[in-house]
Amino acid sequence: MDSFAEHRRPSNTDDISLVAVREQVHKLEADHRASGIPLSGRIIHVCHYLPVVASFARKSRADLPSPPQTPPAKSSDIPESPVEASSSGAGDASASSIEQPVPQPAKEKGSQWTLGVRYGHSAMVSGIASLAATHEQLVIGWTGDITTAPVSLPPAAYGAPNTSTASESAYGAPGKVPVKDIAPEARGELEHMLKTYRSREDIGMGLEEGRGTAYVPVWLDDREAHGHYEGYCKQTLWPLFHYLLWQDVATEYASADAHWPSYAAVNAAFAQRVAEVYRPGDLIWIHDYHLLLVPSLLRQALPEASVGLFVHTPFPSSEIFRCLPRRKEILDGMLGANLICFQTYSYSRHFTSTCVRVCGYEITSTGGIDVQGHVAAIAYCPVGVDAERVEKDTLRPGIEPKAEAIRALYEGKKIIVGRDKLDAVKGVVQKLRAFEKLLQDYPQWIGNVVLIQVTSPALSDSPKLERQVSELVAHINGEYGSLDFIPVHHYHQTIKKDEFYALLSVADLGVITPLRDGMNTTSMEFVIAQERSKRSPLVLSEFMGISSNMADALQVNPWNLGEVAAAMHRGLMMTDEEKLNRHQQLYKTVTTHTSHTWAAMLAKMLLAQIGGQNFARMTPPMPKDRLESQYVSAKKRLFLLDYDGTLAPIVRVPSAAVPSPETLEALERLSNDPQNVVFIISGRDGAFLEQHLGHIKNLGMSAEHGGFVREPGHREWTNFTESLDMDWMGEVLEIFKYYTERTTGSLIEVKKSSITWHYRASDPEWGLFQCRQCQDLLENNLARKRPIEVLVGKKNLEVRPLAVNKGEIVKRILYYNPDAEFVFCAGDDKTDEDMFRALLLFQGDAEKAKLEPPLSVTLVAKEPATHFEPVDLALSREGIFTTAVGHSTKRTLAAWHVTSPEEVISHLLDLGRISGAAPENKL
Ligand SMILES: O=P(O)(O)OC[C@H]1O[C@H](O[C@H]2O[C@H](CO)[C@@H](O)[C@H](O)[C@H]2O)[C@H](O)[C@@H](O)[C@@H]1O
Repeated sequence: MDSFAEHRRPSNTDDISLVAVREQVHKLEADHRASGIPLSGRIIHVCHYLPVVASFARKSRADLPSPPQTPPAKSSDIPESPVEASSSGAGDASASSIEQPVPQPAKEKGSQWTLGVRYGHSAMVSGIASLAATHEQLVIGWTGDITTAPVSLPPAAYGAPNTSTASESAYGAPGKVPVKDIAPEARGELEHMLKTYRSREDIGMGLEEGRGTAYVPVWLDDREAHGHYEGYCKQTLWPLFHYLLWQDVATEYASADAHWPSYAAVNAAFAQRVAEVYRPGDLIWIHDYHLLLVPSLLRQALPEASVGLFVHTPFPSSEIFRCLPRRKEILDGMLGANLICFQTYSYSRHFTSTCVRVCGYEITSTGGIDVQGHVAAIAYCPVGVDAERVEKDTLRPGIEPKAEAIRALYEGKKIIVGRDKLDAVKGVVQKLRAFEKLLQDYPQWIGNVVLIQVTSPALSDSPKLERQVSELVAHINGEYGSLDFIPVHHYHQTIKKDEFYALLSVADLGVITPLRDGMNTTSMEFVIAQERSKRSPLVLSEFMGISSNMADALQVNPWNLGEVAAAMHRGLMMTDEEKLNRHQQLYKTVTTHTSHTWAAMLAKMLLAQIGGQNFARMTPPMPKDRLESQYVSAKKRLFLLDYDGTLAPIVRVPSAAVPSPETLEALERLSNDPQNVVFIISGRDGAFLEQHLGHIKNLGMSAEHGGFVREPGHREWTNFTESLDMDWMGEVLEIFKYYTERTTGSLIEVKKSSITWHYRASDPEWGLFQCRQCQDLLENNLARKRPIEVLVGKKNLEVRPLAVNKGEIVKRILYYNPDAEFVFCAGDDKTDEDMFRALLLFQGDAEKAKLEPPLSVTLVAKEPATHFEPVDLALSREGIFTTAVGHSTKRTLAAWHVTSPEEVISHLLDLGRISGAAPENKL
């Protein structure tokens, strides 16, 4: 397999042709069905915009909205006929510069609605549509502004503001119909039409009527919709993801949060819409940076849903991302997905390191991100173009005469072609300066080369940038031009599709040098357009997603003007043989890795991910009613509760993890009920537990993972480690000190018979690295000679005596309370699994279990071990509530899960209130 599409690790044997990937999808689905994983055969895609434009004609003229308050910025914002965006997969939704023929709008007789094509995001749209060949499909997206004009639009073309604020009036569109004015019946009518709408892709694929992709609109409040898109998406996330943060720092960045409520509200509306149409077994793919909160919202609403998130934009380095005020909300939103996929490996690496460095999350052994036991896998798979369609487009009869005309116009001169949106990240200014440098450094080109630069208006188009570009063009032409020679020809306008391909095919050199670009599809179109032409080379910026797949292009740093000029010179001077070799490689890449293979890969990767997850192992949420009814009917109940991460949330400094008033209230209530025996079973030392919980009279405590116990109602501790060899503690302390000196922020917690090294406050990557080194040293040297166990905890490394663990204490408590009929046992950590394991022994089919005297009973007993008899337990399976704190997908032996310590406390408080309210239950 080459480097184009990968899921975590490259494999040399994978075949990524469309046929092969589809077969792999088919096989995975068959395997999943055979192993009981539910699959509906449907794929739901969630995109910001529907690729369908709906225009609405009111029944009477009097109903028509008044003329627009704010006219569009310039005529090119609203082309006479629809345009096709082609600059990138999906990230930038603004208008492109290629004009398209107007398709026939679809209208049902008597309907108020007319449907047409919304152009733009052609790579994503064609990829998604291609999956209709193998799957039932739904696309969920915003309707966009609804207008009375029955035209097809580039996304956001009408909404393109000439202002940086997101107030509603700024987005007034011609004949815009406010969503609130569209009655439920009219909405229902549109929803019905969208179910059966046949896109040009469906028609192109020859799918029968009734098959293909159905569309589901998300109805958004107008103000929120624009606050979301032109506000938070375009003013906060887009610049951040494209490393433009510093441009706004002094002025607007203070308001980076201004549109957050709209972003959150729109994401919630999308998640709700998905939940409404979801069927168990659907695969859900969420697309792009507009919808980054949807995965976690869906995870809450549909815990078992299979959710993928594809990010079409770049993902910046953690040092940039950490500036975002809502960084944690955005990361947590994304991490609700089962699989997060980026365009390139480097974006995925930035994301992973952001999760680790900014949020302190852990990376799993498979490279996923673990959040409270839910693992989001990370992958990358670049989007491609619909090569077949582009190929067909390059053969349109209108192209050749136009190409001929351009050739004639610039006869005897080399032609450099550039086509970009006029957006600061596209690097047009830098490109012009580099062209000037070419003429300076290689004066032989003066009079012999022209740059034809087409720029189309972008949503973030600024008059300042437009002026800067015009001035620069005038300067170069003034400096290097003459009466019969103009070096730069700049067209800031929409051009016709035929003109676009004519331009690409006559080029002697393509120069595409954005400062950042998620992918960039123009470069792929250039390669295809050159197949039947000169096979001219491409100069590409190394800061585009596509560059990692285009090794045969001349790659440059667009900020290094000398380097770009030299690459232009090299491209213009290249021999035909080298051009052909390079072109052939690029052409193979572009035509093998298409939008269709990309989409099939997404289906495959999500299926592979959920296959590895094993649905059968998902832990169900705690059944509150059952818990409470078992509690009420039991004559005696046990509570076996871990502390950190279970009764108190994990915090940066161990000493700050103090119990909340609610926790104390719950423990007091429960332990005051004589029917209850309540134990805290913690890794903490006795001193900490006594300090914070010692005043609760009837509370039992076990410290240091079962090394010590203080029975309810008693003050003295029993030490189970008394007779054990403890000489190793000094040696471990020395090793921990060594690592503490080398790991800023780390600290040692010395307990009576165990010792913990914490690195939560250290640099996350360095801390983890040091932890692994230290663990290695302890396990391979000390632990072989000494009776110790090394435990990897939550950002800590613990060493304790081998004989001690929390499971032993659980057995001991059961042994002395054999009449207990109810057990609530909760924990969040690996050490708590010992408790669950101990209780699992009693969940067999046997009606009542027998318990042999545990080690912790015999170890400290005055009497000989033979004195102790096995006991009969009153417990039955129904009365045991082992509870993992974390996500349902967390690997655990517990039978149930809750998501947070707050949820544990809430259950305990509710049970405590039952105790208080039902004194008749007391013994
Ligand atoms: O068995 P537990 O009650 O869950 O205790 C396990 C360890 O918890 C403590 O460390 C952890 O919690 C700290 C406070 O939230 C956090 O700062 C640290 O990073 C965690 O590892 C405690 O300090 C250890 O002694 C316990 O063994």
